[in-house]
Amino acid sequence: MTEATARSGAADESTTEAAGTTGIPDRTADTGSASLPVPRPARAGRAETVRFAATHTLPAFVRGAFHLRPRVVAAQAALGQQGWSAATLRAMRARHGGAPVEVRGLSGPMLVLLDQADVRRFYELPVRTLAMDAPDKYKALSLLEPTGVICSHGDTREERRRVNDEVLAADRPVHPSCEEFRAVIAQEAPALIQGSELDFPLLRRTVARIVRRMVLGDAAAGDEELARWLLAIREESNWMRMRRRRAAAAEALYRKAAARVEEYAARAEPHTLTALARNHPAAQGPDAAALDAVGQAHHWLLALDAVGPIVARTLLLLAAHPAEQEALRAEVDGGGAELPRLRACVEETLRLFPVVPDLLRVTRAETEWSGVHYPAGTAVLVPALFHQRDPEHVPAAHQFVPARWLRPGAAQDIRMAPFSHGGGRCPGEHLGVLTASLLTAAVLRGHRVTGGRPAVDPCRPLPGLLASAGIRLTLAPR
Ligand code: HEM
Repeated sequence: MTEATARSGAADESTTEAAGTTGIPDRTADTGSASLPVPRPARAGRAETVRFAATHTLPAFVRGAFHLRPRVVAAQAALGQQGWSAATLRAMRARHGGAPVEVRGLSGPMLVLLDQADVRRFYELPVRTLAMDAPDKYKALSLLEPTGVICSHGDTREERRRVNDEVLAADRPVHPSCEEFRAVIAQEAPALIQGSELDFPLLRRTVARIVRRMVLGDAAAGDEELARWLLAIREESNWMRMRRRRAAAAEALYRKAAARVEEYAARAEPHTLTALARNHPAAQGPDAAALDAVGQAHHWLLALDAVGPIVARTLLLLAAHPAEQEALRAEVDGGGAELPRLRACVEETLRLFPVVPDLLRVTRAETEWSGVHYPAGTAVLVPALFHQRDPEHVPAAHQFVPARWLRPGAAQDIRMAPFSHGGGRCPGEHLGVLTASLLTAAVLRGHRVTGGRPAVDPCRPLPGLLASAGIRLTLAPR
């Protein structure tokens, strides 16, 4: 029994996804039909397993899942690590005819989905069957947000997801607190455009202030101590509880940080995310303590911090594509919040350089993939970055083409999944894109981005990784 199934008791449930199936079929057994061969699982051989580990799993682990290690990212970017990973996945797809391939993951066997039909099914299966809290993910995330929706299952998960959906206004492109958030961005953004250069450390600090104000309120804007605590927890989460003593220390630090977040939430301005969570009806009910509506803020702080790298990469790509930058002019000067063209640029940046390059789940019931049945507790991986940069399915896969996001239905196109799809789709998608777009617009309103480092050649395929920590942009007044 895996850790995740042990926690949920899923392996004890006799539920199966396929009606009438009561157990795992013997794949070698005679089905009684000589003409119908029983599909066999595609298993990676020893050499393939080593190659997958060396080019995909280990580099991702060393990079850090929840707190990217800047030097490792820079080294992997220089070495072209994403190219190795893509080559491995392409070879696996060719060798196994597109079937899902069973490989050895960090915690045991894992099914890697390489065919679009299987990827579609991954998104279509309900989260109760294909759960978010896969063991490897849970080990890391449970340090950062033990009561977060992504770490939860069953009815508790559904309640927490409802709170997230409503507080983050998951179904609305413009968040109800947009006016207040815009005011925060307008107050903080001038720090970015003082000189003719904008480097990433300044952008990261500015975004951190904006995020604390949006989530916890103005009183938290300068709370560097809380920032240090959260950073230490994130760094430890990368070790996935392998260092037991340090994990215990991170748990203690989480309790301190959670108490600080509660203090801010109690006096936060009504438009902030923690005030909205605190005033949510579910936070007043009998199960309020177990639900921990305010505790969801730990994920919100983590996720919104990604706005810094997203803005840095978007501006760098716009510097390399001056015509795209120019085409944003009217929209940016107009001062509205919809910003459809700029949002498309942000989404395209996320397709090329996703914040979540791998989507990992665990099955809570028997499932069937390409005719083969797998037991509950199977880890399933969609290498999302590989798929959304796959030239076999995505035109101009390695080019910056924001217009693809303006086509009707683009947000539901499963070839591209920076926010995932289906029941596990990101509830903060609109808020994240809105925040990144508003901040990018604030930089572009009085300036042009004329260049930047690292150099990006618009005529060549874009690199697989773009280390944000080293990004430096050149600004010119207009
Ligand atoms: C802007 C960049 C963002 C990207 C690219 C992004 C991407 C994603 C992805 C791919 C997932 C699914 C993860 C998985 O299957 O393991 C996810 C989940 C989630 N995201 Fe985001 N996200 C972003 C911003 C945000 C923001 C701003 C918030 C909240 C303030 C947020 C809150 C969440 C939550 C709560 C989940 C868990 C959903 C669940 O368990 O059902 N995200 N995000």
